[in-house]
Amino acid sequence: MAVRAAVAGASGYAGGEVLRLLAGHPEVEIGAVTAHSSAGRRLGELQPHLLPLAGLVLQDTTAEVLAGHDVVFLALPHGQSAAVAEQLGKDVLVVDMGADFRLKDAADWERFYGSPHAGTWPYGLPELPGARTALAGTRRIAVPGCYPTAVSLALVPAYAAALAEDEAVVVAASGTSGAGKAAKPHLLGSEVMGSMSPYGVGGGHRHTPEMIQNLSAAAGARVGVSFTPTLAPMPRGILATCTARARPGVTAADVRAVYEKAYADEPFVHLLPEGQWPATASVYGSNAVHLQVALDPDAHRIIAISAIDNLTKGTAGGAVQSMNIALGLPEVTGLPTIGVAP
Ligand SMILES: NC(=O)C1=CN([C@@H]2O[C@H](COP(=O)(O)OP(=O)(O)OC[C@H]3O[C@@H](n4cnc5c(N)ncnc54)[C@H](OP(=O)(O)O)[C@@H]3O)[C@@H](O)[C@H]2O)C=CC1
Ligand SMILES: CC(=O)N[C@@H](CCC(=O)OP(=O)(O)O)C(=O)O
Repeated sequence: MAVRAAVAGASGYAGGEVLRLLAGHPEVEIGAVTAHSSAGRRLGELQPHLLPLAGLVLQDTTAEVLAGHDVVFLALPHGQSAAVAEQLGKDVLVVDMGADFRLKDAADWERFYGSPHAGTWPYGLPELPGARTALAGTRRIAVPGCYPTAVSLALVPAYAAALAEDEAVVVAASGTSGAGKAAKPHLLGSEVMGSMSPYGVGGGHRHTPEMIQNLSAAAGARVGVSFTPTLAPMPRGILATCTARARPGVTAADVRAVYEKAYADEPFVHLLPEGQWPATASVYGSNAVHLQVALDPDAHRIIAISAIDNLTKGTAGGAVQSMNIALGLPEVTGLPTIGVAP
């Protein structure tokens, strides 16, 4: 029998992307789609690329509308998910694409999000050590932020194998869809086209504690992260350039061997052949992660560069991958690894 799924926040970018993937998922039947200011409008007006779903009408985001589904995806602004989730039955699989349940440390949550901490759910990044065990059979999933997905997959093997020491330095470029669909002046075409700009500089970005959480768990000790995000003139994609000091004696061959082993059996994380570097265009619309590593002999730093589609592996693809695990379906079901290029 098909898994019946509802999507809250279906008029937004993350909601639209999860609907795109669910529409092609052989085990899923789409039920209610909900929104806020666009309730009452046809999905086809707002997400015209979702042609088979064009006739669905967006309803208000209420527990009554979302009830009666096996899976509910929440693609809502931060702080909105907890109130909805607590009204849904414990047997319903709730997949939160917002940040509400990602962080373990309540003080971190309050510092970066400025509201009381709602709790912590199993973390929807299956490639992290132990994550699949926590996701199997769960009825609550916290999907990671898009930057923490790119950065954690790039650096966790280096810290887990004790190749890297001290803090990580990350500079990452994101496409504008990362900021959502709501109109904001800094996202206007005339501001973004032909220009790149940093934001959230100096430890101010709310994804920093999530990266620290993941890298510290891998290292078994606190790992600091200096994170600088930048906005790039493209609709989708993240290119994360991550570096960490290599422990004395670590060689380029050691780094390569650790990453080859770490990702040998991963269906979505693809360590590129030596000498080939990731590009966002190669993962456009795909759940794949393209990754390359090197050792800079002068700085003796490990360099790991990853490319993801922020809306696919960075949000909706990670959500569907984690749903598959929770429901006991093959993990790759309904998830593309083929990009769209040029
Ligand atoms: N964009 C990305 O790359 C990523 C996004 N996410 C997360 O996914 C979630 C959605 O982000 P995104 O799709 O980008 O944002 P959008 O702004 O594109 O969409 C937001 C959605 O939430 C709805 N909404 C707004 N306010 C409320 C409210 N008060 N109650 C209920 N629904 C509301 C909107 O409805 P309406 O349009 O009808 O007002 C819309 O459907 C966020 O938590 C975000 O952090 C996570 C990782 C990456
Ligand atoms: C370009 C851009 O603005 N990107 C967003 C990333 C948002 C995201 O991935 O996720 P969550 O909001 O779910 O944490 C930002 O930096 O805030």
